[in-house]
This record gives sequence, structure tokens and C-alpha cells, in this order.
Amino acid sequence: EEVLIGKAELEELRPQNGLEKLEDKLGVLENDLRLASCAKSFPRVKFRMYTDRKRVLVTGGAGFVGSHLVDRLMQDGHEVIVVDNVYTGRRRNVQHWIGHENFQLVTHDIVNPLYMEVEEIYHLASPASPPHYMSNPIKTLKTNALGTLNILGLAKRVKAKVLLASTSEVYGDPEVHPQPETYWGNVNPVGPRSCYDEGKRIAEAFARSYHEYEGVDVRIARIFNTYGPRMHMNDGRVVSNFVTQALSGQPLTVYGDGTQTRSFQYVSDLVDGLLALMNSSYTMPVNLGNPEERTVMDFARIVLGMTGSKSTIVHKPSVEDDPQKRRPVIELAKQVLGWKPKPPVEQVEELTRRNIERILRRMTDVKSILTVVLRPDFQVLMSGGMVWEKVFPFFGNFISVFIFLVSTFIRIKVINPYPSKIADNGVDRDKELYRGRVSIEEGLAETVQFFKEELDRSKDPRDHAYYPLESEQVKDSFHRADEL
Ligand SMILES: O=c1ccn([C@@H]2O[C@H](COP(=O)(O)OP(=O)(O)O[C@H]3OC[C@@H](O)[C@H](O)[C@H]3O)[C@@H](O)[C@H]2O)c(=O)[nH]1
Repeated sequence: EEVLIGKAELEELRPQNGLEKLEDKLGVLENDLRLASCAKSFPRVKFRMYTDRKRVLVTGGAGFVGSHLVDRLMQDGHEVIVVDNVYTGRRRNVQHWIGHENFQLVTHDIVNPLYMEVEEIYHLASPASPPHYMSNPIKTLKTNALGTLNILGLAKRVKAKVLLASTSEVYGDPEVHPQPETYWGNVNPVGPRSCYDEGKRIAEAFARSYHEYEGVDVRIARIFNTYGPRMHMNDGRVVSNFVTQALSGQPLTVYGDGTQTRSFQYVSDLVDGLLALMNSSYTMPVNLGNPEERTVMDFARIVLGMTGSKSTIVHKPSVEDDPQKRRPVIELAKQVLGWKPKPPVEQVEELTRRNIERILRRMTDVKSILTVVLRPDFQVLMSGGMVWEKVFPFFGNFISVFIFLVSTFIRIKVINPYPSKIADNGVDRDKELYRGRVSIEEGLAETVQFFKEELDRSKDPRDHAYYPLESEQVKDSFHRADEL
């Protein structure tokens, strides 16, 4: 009987025990869930062992070019330290990495020395837009001269490789066209642009001297006009000005007669070039730019066409010392880096290689065929008719042309003309990273979409985006902060 009672009691206890355990477990799960919902989700990064992971400093990493470079380094699994005074750069450009264990944002002005242990330095810090760098020429000179000195000093101490972001402006208003690296340039040393072009020229001279006399491993990139998402709306350069003006119905401001030329490269091409240069062993200057040259007037028309804007074009007085033509010779980059901006055909080949098998595998029923054919990259494939020729050897080309036309129409009219955009649900953080585009039109489409979102955001009173150049008081005190 005793045994029986014992059993009964045990039976009574068992479910209760089980329930308690279950409750405990639920509690733990609940907590996990709460933590998970608070936790920030980051774009995916490659995993690297610490032996294989580099510590990389990017000065100016919160800026337009810097932040795209940071994206690539982070995605590649490296540790990235951004040093930026967030003067013309913005926290928002790297917001999607803040809190990531591989990422650190340090607010610091490189005019003052800095001490940290790093293996590679991309030295991009400097205002780059003419109205910005002219707004305080002394500050611009100090950033490029003292700032570069500080960075080279740091590189020397910690034996880091350092890449200097120089500029096509070292060629001044060129008398040689297009410009090879061997051209010494035509710069006015006392003109309004001298703070920037002479600033960059002294930075190059510092870099070369540190290389020759101190053995610092240097790289020098002469960057030509670059555009893309994350340029600031009030940046003042031609791309951001024209696109913002076109989108808000303002007249496009062409300085002078608009016959001056520039060659525009999309930012992802530049990032490819910077990474290739760092990984090379070439220590002399290398041009990085897209040799496709256009007049400013042509560019205004392209922007009007792209945006479908009814804006007019007005002419403003020409800018003093404005270079009249600019186009890079990129033979050196091709030769020593194996780099050139990606032309459409190369991208198509790449897409073809990567996608053709996957696409064929997926086409099993009507729904899956539709899902696939509405993808923009698939449409690129379709135009060649390669896939359909494989499926239906005789009608292949007709089918491909038909599908291409219909799907392009649906994508543009019904779905979204700019498909790979920032995710608005905050789940797919990968989409915050901008991808390379296949032509100036597509690059511009990405840029236009970005500015559309910026314009909407700027109307939202909850947007606290802080931009020093827009506040007179901050601007003034900022300029005086390191007065000599
Ligand atoms: O609203 C505008 C802005 C600019 N422009 C013109 O468009 C051309 C391009 O001007 P941007 O201000 O975009 O750039 P710039 O080519 O003068 O300088 C650039 O050169 C290379 C980079 O290294 C530098 O960061 C950047 O200063 C100039 O001829 C300028 O006069 C306009 O016609 N209208």
C-alpha cells in the first residue's frame, strides 16, 4: 500500500514538475525573443579567422565614397575603424554598421594626431565638393596637409599600408587631354581652388616622401568625378545639384555655357579600384575614373530625361578656374591593377555565368517562370535569347523578345522602376548596401531614387539628420575649433 501511495504522489507531482520546467523554458525563450527583437540586424558579413582578418582604418569613412568602401570591407569580414569629423560626412551613411562587433566609428578630426593599431589605412578624409572645400580654404589646406602628415606618421609608427585619396584636380585646368598620370598639371597655386588641388598635391608629395625616406608602403589614387547614392543633397556638385533640382521642379543650374566636360564614374567602380590598388604593390599615382566624357549640358539633358522632369535649364556665371575638360587615361590602372569601370557587356557575361543554370533549374511551373522572368537581371539575359534557345531551339528568339518587352513594361509601369532599393521593413538589411549598376543610366537611376528618398525624408519633421554646413553657428564654431 505504501508503494501505491508513493506512486500516486509521484503521479501527482510529475505533471506539475513538468509544467514548472516548461514554464521555465518558456521564460527563457520569451527572454530570448525579447532580446532578438531589440537586437539590431546587420547586413551579412563574411566570417574570417583572426589570422585572416585585417584591421582597417578609413578616414572620412562616414562620407560618400568612404561609406561605400566601408560596406565592402565590412562585408568582406574585416575590422573597420572609421575616423570622421562628420563635417561633410554623416553618421547616417554608416548607421547600418553601428553596433556591429567588427565596426567602430570614432568622431575625430585628423588635423589632430591619432594613435591606433591598424594594418591598412584608406585616407579619404577631406571635403571634396568645390563649394565645401572653398567655404573654409584654411581648414581644407590643414586637413590635406596636416591631416595627411598625421596619417602618414601613424602609418610609419604601426607599419601600416596607406592609400591616399588624391584627385583629378591635381591636373588643374588641363592643357593635355585626356590626362595620363605622367602629366604634371596646370594648377593656379593662388586661385580659389588651390586649397584643394594644392592641398592634394602636397598630400601626394608627403606620401611619396614618406615612401622614399621612411619606407612607408603607400598607394595614391587620383580619383575622377564620382557619383552615386549617399552624396548629400546640398553637396553642391553637379550630379547632386541636377538630380535634386530636377526632382523638385527647380531649374537646372549650368555654370557658364555648359560646354565644359567631365567623365563620371559610378561609386561601386571606384570602390573596386581602391581595393585593387591597395592590394597591388604600385606606389606611384594611379588614375581611377570612367573615360566616358560628357559636356555638362549633355549631362543636364540626361538627368532631365531620366527623371522625366519638366525643369528648365538656366545658365549661371561660370566658376573661376573651372577646369574646361577632364577625362582620365586609365591604361595604367588596367595594366597594374587589372581594373577598369565595368561596361555593360561584362556585367551581362557575369550575370549569365552565375544565373543561367540557377534560372533553368527554377523554371518548373508557371508561377516560378513568372517569378523569374520579372527579375531585372533575367531580362538582361533574355535580350540575348540564350535561355529560350536552349528550351525551344526554333522559337527561342521570338519568345525571348516578347518576354523581354512584356516584363520590362510590367516592371517599369506596375512594379517599381528601381527594384533593388533600401528595404523599408528593416528586415533585409542587405538591401541597404548599394550594388554596382551596368550603365550611367542605371547608375543614375539608383542615384535618383536615393535623392527621392532624401527629399521625402527632409520633409519629415522627425528627421534629425545633422549636417554642420547647414547651421551657421555650428559652421562658424567648427571652423574656429582648431585655429592657428
Ligand atoms: O550646379 C552645378 C554644379 C556644377 N556645375 C559644373 O559641373 C562641372 C562639375 O562640377 P562639380 O562641382 O561636380 O565637380 P568638379 O569637377 O568641379 O570637381 C570635382 O572634381 C574631382 C573630385 O576630386 C572633386 O572632389 C570635385 O571637386 C563643373 O564644370 C561645374 O562648373 C554646373 O554646371 N552646375
